[in-house]
Amino acid sequence: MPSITSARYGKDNVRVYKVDRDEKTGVQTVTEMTVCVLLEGAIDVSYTVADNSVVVATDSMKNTIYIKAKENPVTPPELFASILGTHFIETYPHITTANIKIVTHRWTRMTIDGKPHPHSFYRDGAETRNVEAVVRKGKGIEIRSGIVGLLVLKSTGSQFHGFVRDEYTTLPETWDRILSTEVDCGWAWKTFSGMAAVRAVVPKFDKAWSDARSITMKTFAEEDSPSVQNTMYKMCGSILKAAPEVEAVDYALPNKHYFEIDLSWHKGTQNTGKNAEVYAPQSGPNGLIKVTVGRSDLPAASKL
Ligand SMILES: O=c1[nH]c(=O)c2[nH]c(=O)[nH]c2[nH]1
Repeated sequence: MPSITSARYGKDNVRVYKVDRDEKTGVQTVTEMTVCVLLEGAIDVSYTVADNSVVVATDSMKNTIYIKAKENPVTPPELFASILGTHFIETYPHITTANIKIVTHRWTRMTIDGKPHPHSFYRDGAETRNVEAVVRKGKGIEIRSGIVGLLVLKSTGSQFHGFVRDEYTTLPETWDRILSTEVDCGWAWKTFSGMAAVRAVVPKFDKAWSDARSITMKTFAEEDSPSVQNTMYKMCGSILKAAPEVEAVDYALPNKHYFEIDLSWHKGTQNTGKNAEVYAPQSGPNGLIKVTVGRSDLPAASKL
């Protein structure tokens, strides 16, 4: 007999926009997000014997997202994800786990004639602020926050040498190269015992996001990078230092290569080494470097 080893279902790509209107000042603030809800629990019979009595319709999940967004703050996203997940496990006795993902898109306030505009915004990049919350009955709330899609480039201040050289190696060593990547960075919070514990640290969520973002950019810009590996490790250490409630930090960084072009075939044009000015950006293949860094001061059990 085939048996289910894991099952979850729900609604993905629920797009939600919420406006906050400050009646006194006339300043409006907007949030746009894409939400995914996936539920787990005693739902196997819906798959195995077509018993839909255990199925909360995914359409109802979508409606719930809208209603909860109306009734509660949607920022910080860590709070809203926890509220949403807690609702599902508390409302349906047979649902044991709610997996919530919120992708918040950028709407940056316009500056017009040097002043912040009260109700006009622009999309200043594809970067998103992502939150994944796993709310388990009796087991608290796990939250991982992150930054995805932040595209960065430095035109110097990056090296790569001393790597393995053998019969497969063609890459020359370099003491000065272009470095570009699309940042995917996450930080996992210590497990929260419940909603009260999440509410108690609310201001820390925005601070951690803003610290992680500035640490990523400052380290990237200022360090003379010996490798993607070493640079991302330094970023992780600085984020762990800035956010004591964070247990582990992870990065996944593609190495977006820019190749020198030898133009000597054209009238002896010098365009390599210190004369390189025109490069060919590569779309692939690309390096992909990943790491997760935890705290060495944690007791072994909490590292599992
Ligand atoms: O920073 C780098 N790390 C690598 O592992 C690697 N491999 C490579 O070809 N270029 C680079 N750059």
